[in-house]
Amino acid sequence: MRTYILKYKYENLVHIILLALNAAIFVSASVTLALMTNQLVSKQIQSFLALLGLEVGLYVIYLVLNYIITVHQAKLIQKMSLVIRLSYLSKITHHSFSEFRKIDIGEHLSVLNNDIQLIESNGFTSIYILCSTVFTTLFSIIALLSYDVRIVLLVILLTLCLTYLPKPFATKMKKAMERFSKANEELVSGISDQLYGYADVYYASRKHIFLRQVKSIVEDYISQKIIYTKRSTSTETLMSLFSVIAQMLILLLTGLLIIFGNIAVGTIASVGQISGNIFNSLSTINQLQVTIKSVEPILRKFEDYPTVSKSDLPIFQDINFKNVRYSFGENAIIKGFTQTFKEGGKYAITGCSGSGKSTLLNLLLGNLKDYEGKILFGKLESKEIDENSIVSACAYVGSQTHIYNDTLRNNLTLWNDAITDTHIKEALERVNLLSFLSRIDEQVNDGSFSEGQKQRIGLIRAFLKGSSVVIFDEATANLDHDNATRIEYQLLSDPDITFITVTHHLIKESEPYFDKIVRLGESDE
Ligand SMILES: Nc1ncnc2c1ncn2[C@@H]1O[C@H](COP(=O)(O)OP(=O)(O)OP(=O)(O)O)[C@@H](O)[C@H]1O
Repeated sequence: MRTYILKYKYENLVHIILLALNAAIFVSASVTLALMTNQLVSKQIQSFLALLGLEVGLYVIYLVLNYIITVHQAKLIQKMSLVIRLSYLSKITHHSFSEFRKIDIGEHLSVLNNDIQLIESNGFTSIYILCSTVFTTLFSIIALLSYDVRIVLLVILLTLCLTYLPKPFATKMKKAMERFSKANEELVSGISDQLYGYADVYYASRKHIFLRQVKSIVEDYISQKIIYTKRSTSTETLMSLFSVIAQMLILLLTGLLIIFGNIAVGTIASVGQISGNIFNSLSTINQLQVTIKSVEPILRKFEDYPTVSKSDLPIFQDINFKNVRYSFGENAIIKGFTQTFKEGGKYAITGCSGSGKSTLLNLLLGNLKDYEGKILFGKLESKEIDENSIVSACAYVGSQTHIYNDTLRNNLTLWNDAITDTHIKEALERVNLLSFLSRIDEQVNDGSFSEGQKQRIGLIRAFLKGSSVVIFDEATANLDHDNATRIEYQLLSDPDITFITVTHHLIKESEPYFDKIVRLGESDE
């Protein structure tokens, strides 16, 4: 939290000064009340009215300042939240793609939305409320000092009691907060899971399952939310009870001091309000400390961890798989695979479902590093190479293409302004989608295209990258035979292109053009 506050230190300093000013005005209004009561007791009507006017003025300034503080605070918190969101996103982009894929999209969404909201409310907002209450307490103690030192001594004694009372609740609150944050994640990832699968249950005529599953996910979340609310409210209630008892003790002492003639009778009104301020503040301060601490485990998700620096792939060279083995846990998928993928070579990888074709591509793209054997890019071992540099050298197309809610142009270029209309036209021609040229600045979304068109958009993205290494993972599976053959033929007939394609269905006409057809589940076992 400190890091983000210090990033905007000047804005935060101004904010804290505004909070101090507002607390001072609030306490001054309470002191004016005591003076007014004294004037009333001694029947000084003019002075009473003048003080009444002052009191109104103080409250007006207090309200205006309150408005300024609220707006300033909202702006400041949003700036800091943006920094936190960006640090999470840059953590994603700095680490490997396989790290990104370990976490469900719903969980990422929950971190970027729910966790940020918790940090905003329980973290930043609580810190500002904490500052405001500390100032209110400080000014209130100064005001009480002007009445009688004994009242202040009693306040300090009670303060110490109130400070140490809530410690045992802190750990419980922290745990409840951790569970609540987890429940938030499970809610978002569970609901997105069900929404993504809605089409499947719909066509299976099992729509009722969708409702049942979502209901059960929400119910789990509700039960955690209730536990969290119970725990935080019970802490608050207990602290308020201690605060009321402490306030009554102060009033008792003030009453006795008035009876024995040590202080003026009007003081009782002010002391009531000021000691109320102090104890409410104190119970708030303790509660806030607990709340702010409970944000720590959430903030840890945004901390980056050091990456081991790896070499960059200077140029794409022959790739040598030497006796490579890869297992997911106990499940051995690639069992002693040996193959050289030569620069400019054309390779097809086939095999039955689950035989490890995509796993092999992930090994080749550097997404999986915990293999046995050797994967050499020229003389460099894959484990030593930064996977980003492998990906930079290749154009990869998978079976799924995401369409952004944006223009068709941005969907093709992925916001690369250096790509000219001529490049786009050439790429469209390659995949037989020249008709898209007239729609280039149209707003599109996932529903705007057929599956085959989406896949061709994926291919265009790869072609626009202009890489000499093209890797397909079922990249033409949704295309008709003619279009698939035409696209493959362009790649197979270009001697400068290294082409590696994973497919279930080899196109008969293309087979003679491949240097090697690797059949997994046969050759590697
Ligand atoms: N992240 C993972 N964790 C555990 N097992 C995995 C993981 N990814 C893949 N597998 C397993 O590895 C095996 C090979 O998967 P892979 O996706 O490489 O097969 P494939 O040949 O591409 O299959 P398909 O043709 O169906 O796409 C499968 O049994 C799969 O269940």
